[in-house]
Amino acid sequence: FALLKNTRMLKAVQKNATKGDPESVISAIDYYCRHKEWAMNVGDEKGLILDSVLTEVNPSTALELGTYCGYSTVRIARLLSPGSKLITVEFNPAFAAVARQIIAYAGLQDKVTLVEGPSGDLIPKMKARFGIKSFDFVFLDHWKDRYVPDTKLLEDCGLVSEGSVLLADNVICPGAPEYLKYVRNSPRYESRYYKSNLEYTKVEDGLEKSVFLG
Ligand SMILES: CCc1ncnc2c1ncn2[C@@H]1O[C@H](/C=C/CNC(=O)c2cc(-c3ccc(F)cc3)cc(O)c2O)[C@@H](O)[C@H]1O
Ligand SMILES: [Mg+2]
Repeated sequence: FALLKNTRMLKAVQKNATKGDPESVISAIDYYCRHKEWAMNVGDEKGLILDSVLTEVNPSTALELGTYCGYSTVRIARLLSPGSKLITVEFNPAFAAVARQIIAYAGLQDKVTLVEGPSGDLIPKMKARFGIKSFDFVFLDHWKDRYVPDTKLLEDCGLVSEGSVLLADNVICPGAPEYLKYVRNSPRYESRYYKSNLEYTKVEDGLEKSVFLG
């Protein structure tokens, strides 16, 4: 049962990682998911691409859609410059509870705001509730059929501006074909596919990086 798996993952972090050390939290989760129980984290291979795009963008405000257990939340928050903020959205309270503990174990709770609820409801409230002008970086890793509606919502709410970078996980497996069509055919995005593998497997998957042109 998925929740129990996340609880076992949290236990593996508490047992094998060093409190306050994000790298050890990332390694502990990757080890657990590679050798014990597969889980849908972006993983170590695609994680290196996530790291490199983050380092290039160096966002002061970042958004993650689909926290799950907080693995990519930790990967993103550990690379943020002082004073930068990551808002992560998760609608399953049980997953959110585990993610909060993993983020805190990594010592990154001051950089991360985890908001519980469906992204479609929360995105329109971002400006008012968090004083966000626009997001420099958005990581899409929630239900794949929500990538297009939420991207359109971010545009309509003025939460992306010229130069904002969207990075979408799983554009090949499980796949987000409508999203690829949307960003690749739109004159408002400059898109590029980063070929990789599905987390902890040899199956092809990849990330799509799309720069909003305004
Ligand atoms: C309503 C909007 C909305 N608002 C807020 N939170 C939302 C939300 N929609 C979803 N969530 C939360 O996000 C997470 C879901 C993420 C969904 N991710 C995959 O399905 C996926 C699958 C594979 C794979 C599975 C099986 C295979 F065989 C191969 C590949 C690999 C991957 O990397 C994957 O990301 C959960 O925490 C949801 O509670
Ligand atoms: Mg994913």
